[in-house]
Order: sequence, then structure tokens, then C-alpha cells
Amino acid sequence: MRDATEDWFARRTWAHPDWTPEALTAAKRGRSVSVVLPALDEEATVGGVVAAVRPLLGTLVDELVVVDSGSTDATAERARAAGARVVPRDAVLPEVPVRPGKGEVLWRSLAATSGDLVVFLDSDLVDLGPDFVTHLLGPLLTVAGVALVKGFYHRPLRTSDHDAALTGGGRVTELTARPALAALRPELAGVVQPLGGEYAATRELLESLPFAAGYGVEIGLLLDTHRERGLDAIAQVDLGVRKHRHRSLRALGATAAEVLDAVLRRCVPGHPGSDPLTQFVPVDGDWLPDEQAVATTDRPPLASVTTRRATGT
Ligand SMILES: O=c1ccn([C@@H]2O[C@H](COP(=O)(O)OP(=O)(O)O)[C@@H](O)[C@H]2O)c(=O)[nH]1
Ligand SMILES: O=C(O)[C@@H](COP(=O)(O)O)O[C@H]1O[C@H](CO)[C@@H](O)[C@H](O)[C@H]1O
Repeated sequence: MRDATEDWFARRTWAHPDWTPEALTAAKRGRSVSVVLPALDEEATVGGVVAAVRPLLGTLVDELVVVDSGSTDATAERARAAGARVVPRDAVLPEVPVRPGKGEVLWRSLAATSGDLVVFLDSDLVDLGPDFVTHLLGPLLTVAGVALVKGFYHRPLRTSDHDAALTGGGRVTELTARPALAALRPELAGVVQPLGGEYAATRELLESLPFAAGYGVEIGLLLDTHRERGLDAIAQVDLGVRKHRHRSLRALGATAAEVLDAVLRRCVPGHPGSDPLTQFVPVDGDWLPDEQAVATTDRPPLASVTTRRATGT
């Protein structure tokens, strides 16, 4: 790592966070907290994630919202039964036609919530405790100048014979995001989990930034926060172990393409946006091309949208 990044790492990394909900509730000093779970067909796990956060609701957490990304299973019912408010993505900013993708629901979640601080958790997590939320909020509530807090963790690749291992997960992180940052934004080389879906930020920051529509949303927010606010606005906390549902290598190919495109659009002037990703599947002895769409657009900063709505411009 470069010297400046090493200095940042020493200053802005909490390897053994020990904040308590009680201490952080006292530190809120009038600031409110929204926890947002983006969810697409997560009926199996969303209830457990909501249940993990529920003990904080009414003290450290002021609202707990699942933004449904067009689920066709029982995600909404399970989330509601566990105690979350559920908002369908098309119920937010209804005048703006919905686009697919994770970034889209995170962008819309800002218009569906009101907390001064916003915590994002994936809905496919398993075995997480309330500490994820508490520790993500720690630097935001107690350290001046911090606007974005990323979680980091061991990332086991949970297959039948790997459960005991603590590694193997974060495949797009290790094979796409980290190498891309090394090549194009080495100042961010100290961020342990640049793609992690568990992070917290001030609403003021989030509403000032564009949101990459698909899976490029995390790397886009990280790069844009660094560009707009500098490295010291970013912090990271150790959350222990993160277990979640893993998608196939083929699905992660399209994810990697969206991550790379979000990096290139921010770091390479004139980058035209990726073509669809052509993958190949074996069919009756032949390898046939199979195109995957790659989200290459950003939603504009929400603040600019709500200003236009308010002024009718
Ligand atoms: O179009 C989408 C894609 C994903 N997600 C949610 O975003 C989180 C992370 O997605 P996923 O688990 O697919 O990403 P991975 O961790 O596998 O990269 C999960 O809660 C998904 O339900 C979503 O709400 N809308
Ligand atoms: O970090 C990664 O490499 C990918 C895939 O993780 P696994 O290899 O399935 O553990 O998961 C992350 O990437 C997505 C794109 O940024 C985020 O949206 C997810 O929240 C995060 O889990």
C-alpha cells in the first residue's frame, strides 16, 4: 500500500470494535438511523436478518425497512412478519420508471426512508448478530468527518465441504474489484471489503452521489465518496464473519462486468460503457453464446431529483 493509504488504514480501521448499543444511542444526539435491506426473492433469509436488527429498533435504530426489488416469493410476507416495514421498489418515486438491479433499490430506499444515517445490510445473510449494525454506526456517530463506513469480515464460501473454512468467498472482490482498484485507484487499496453489502453512511453523502444501477453500486459509492470527500471520510470496521447465499460463477460474471464498468466510468474518461457480456454454455456438444445484460447507467444524486420535484424544474 502507498504511505498515505497505510496512514489511512491505521487511522480509519477498527479491527476490534467494542461500541455498545447503549453508548451509541446516547451518542445519537438527535440524529436518526434507518436500516435498509434490499431484497430480491430472499424469503429464506430475510426474516432472520430482520430479526437480528429488531432488538435495536426504538433505541439505536429508528426504522427498519425492506425494499422489495420485485420479489415473486414470500419475501415481503416474511419480512413483515419479522417486524420490518416493507416498501415495494415501484412504490417509491412512482413517476420514475423502475430499472432492474441492486443499485436501483438502494437509490430508491433513500426516498423511502428518513434517517440521518443509513445502514445497508444484504437480505441473504445468515448467522449475523445486531453487532453488524452497532459497529457500522460506531465511527459515524463518534468520529468527526467520517461519512461512509464499510464492514469487513472473513468470507467463507459456504458449500457442503467448505463450511469449516473461513475463506473462498468474495470472488468478485478478489478477482475484479481489488485488481481494478490497484490499477485505477490505488489510494483505496486499504479497503478490505470494497464490495461488501454491509455499510453505513450519512444521508447527506448518499443523497449527493450517483448510484450505479446494478451490482456496481458499492464500488461506485466508494469511488465517488473518495473523489468527493477524500480518504478520511471513509472508515471500516471488522464485523467478524459474513455468511450469505452464494450465486453461481456465471451469475458473478455479470456482476463482475457491472463492477468493472462502474470503475471504468469513474476512472477512465470517455469510457463508453460495457457491451453485454457474452458467456458460453455447452449445448449438445456445442458451445453457444449466451449474452448477459450489463447495467452501465447511474441514477443521479437523489438530492438533484428531489430538488427538481420540489421546484418543478
Ligand atoms: O436486483 C437486485 C439484486 C440484488 N438485490 C439484493 O441485494 C443483496 C445482494 O445481492 P446478491 O446476494 O445477489 O449479491 P451477492 O452477494 O451474491 O454478490 C441481496 O439482499 C439481494 O436480495 C436486490 O434487492 N435487487
Ligand atoms: O464480494 C463479492 O465478491 C460478491 C460475491 O461474493 P461471494 O463470492 O458469493 O461470497 O458479493 C458482493 O458483491 C456484490 C457486488 O458489489 C454486493 O452487492 C454484495 O453485497 C456483496 O456480497
